[in-house]
Amino acid sequence: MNPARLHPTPLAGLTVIESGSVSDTRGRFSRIFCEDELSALQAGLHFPQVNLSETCQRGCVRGLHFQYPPAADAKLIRCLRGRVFDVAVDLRARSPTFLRWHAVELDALSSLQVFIPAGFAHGFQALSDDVQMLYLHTARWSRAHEGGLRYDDPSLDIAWPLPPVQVSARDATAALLDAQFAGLAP
Ligand SMILES: Cc1cn([C@H]2C[C@H](O)[C@@H](COP(=O)(O)OP(=O)(O)O[C@H]3O[C@H](C)C(=O)[C@H](O)[C@H]3O)O2)c(=O)[nH]c1=O
Repeated sequence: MNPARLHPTPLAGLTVIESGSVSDTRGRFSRIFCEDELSALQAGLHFPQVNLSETCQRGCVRGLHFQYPPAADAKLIRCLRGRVFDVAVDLRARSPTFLRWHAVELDALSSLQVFIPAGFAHGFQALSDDVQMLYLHTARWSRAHEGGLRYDDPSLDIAWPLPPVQVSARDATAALLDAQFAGLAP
């Protein structure tokens, strides 16, 4: 099997992963996580929680979510069904790319994944109906440490490909960024 190939993005640490996969007449076999291959992303990568999210409608936006320290988590994300516009926003205090966002299109047919370090907010828009997303988290979910940004915050100006639909009440009412937002401590 071809080894994973790591592709840096303009936001330091945010990495697109071309994971190893083998196809034959039966179908396809691909890796999601190999410690030896992905330890370059973060030493001692460990995923105490794995989540699956299923989204019915094309255009639906989920996010932008993050967890505050000490529950801040990095995420390894793969689209298992359908196609998504996957967005990460740099919230790291004093980062040269603070509040900049970067998007990657992920789909079930490719072997692309994205690694989002702690200190980023994450969200995605379904570009097809019937989307499934797999998340490997480096920290457990903690409702007490959940944070969120507005997907339509003018300070971020995220260019969602489709008109956002089916945004949750939590996401639709997330606070807009203001000058006091200093970002997340590393
Ligand atoms: C993340 C999480 C959530 N929940 C509960 C909280 C809610 O009652 C319900 C759905 O959670 P939420 O509305 O936050 O789901 P999404 O809007 O898909 O959010 C997720 O998708 C965005 C794009 C992300 O980046 C996060 O991984 C995650 O927050 O599951 C749990 O019980 N455990 C968990 O680990």
